Amino acid sequence: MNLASIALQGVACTFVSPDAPGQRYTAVQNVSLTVADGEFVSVVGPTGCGKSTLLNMAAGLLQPSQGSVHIYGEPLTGVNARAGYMFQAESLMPWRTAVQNVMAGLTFRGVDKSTAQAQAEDWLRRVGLGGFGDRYPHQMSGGMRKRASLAQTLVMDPDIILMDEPFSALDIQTRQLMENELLALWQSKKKSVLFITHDLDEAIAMSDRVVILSAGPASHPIGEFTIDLPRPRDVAEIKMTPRFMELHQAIWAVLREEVLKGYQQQLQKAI
Ligand SMILES: Nc1ncnc2c1ncn2[C@@H]1O[C@H](COP(=O)(O)OP(=O)(O)OP(=O)(O)O)[C@@H](O)[C@H]1O
Repeated sequence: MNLASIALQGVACTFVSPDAPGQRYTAVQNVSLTVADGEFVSVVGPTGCGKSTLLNMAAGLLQPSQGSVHIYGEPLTGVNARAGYMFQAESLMPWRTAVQNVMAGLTFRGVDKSTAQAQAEDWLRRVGLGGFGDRYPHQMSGGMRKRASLAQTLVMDPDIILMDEPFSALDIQTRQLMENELLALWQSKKKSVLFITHDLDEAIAMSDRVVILSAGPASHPIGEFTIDLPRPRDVAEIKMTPRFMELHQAIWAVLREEVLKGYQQQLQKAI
């Protein structure tokens, strides 16, 4: 049997309420979500519904208050060592060059310096930064820094990649280039990807499956769509196809109401 790389079963996560200390806020409840080995799954949902909370549970950074998390069939205890992460925020250390940043995780793992450096240089080449290994983060553009972060994640050869809006800070052209590069790397290596995004177009263009979360509190999946668009995909071109538009319409019909609810909740909090 092919074990799921990530299996969240009936998970809930409750926090101390930031608005009313002493009260508890259930961000997600009764969420079951699996990612098959080699599958690319996106989670979309209204702002604040609990997407990052789910990702953090899969990363082992947050313990579910109910339910279980299994990674390749094993209960997850502590940090998920089979996963690499890429978040919206910058992950490069400003005092290290690109190559020093990319090799840091390997040396931390005990790989000797010259092997780590060779692997880091190889990954920088693969993400299109071959000649830029000696640049510091402040000497690189936002897109180059994202490429270096991608190399930093992939050099560790994780089985699972957890991504929380990794490209949202980029301009649209750089973003599309990065999305295509990620897809090409993913197709050659067939990692499992759990991808969080606000952007429904991005979710459909990239994924094998899109899961929709309801507005919080107690957010949970309310829809799941298999994305049967052909691969390899060019994220800009695929958005022009009739099937993409059909899928977009079907998913938006489910998501729209939740987005409006999420927006209303934010407005009420702001008053
Ligand atoms: N450590 C925490 N303590 C208290 N509440 C928290 C904590 N982390 C998250 N929350 C709350 O849980 C809910 C879900 O947060 P989460 O960041 O998972 O949502 P999200 O869908 O990723 O949001 P966004 O789309 O805005 O990035 C929010 O209401 C948030 O305020």
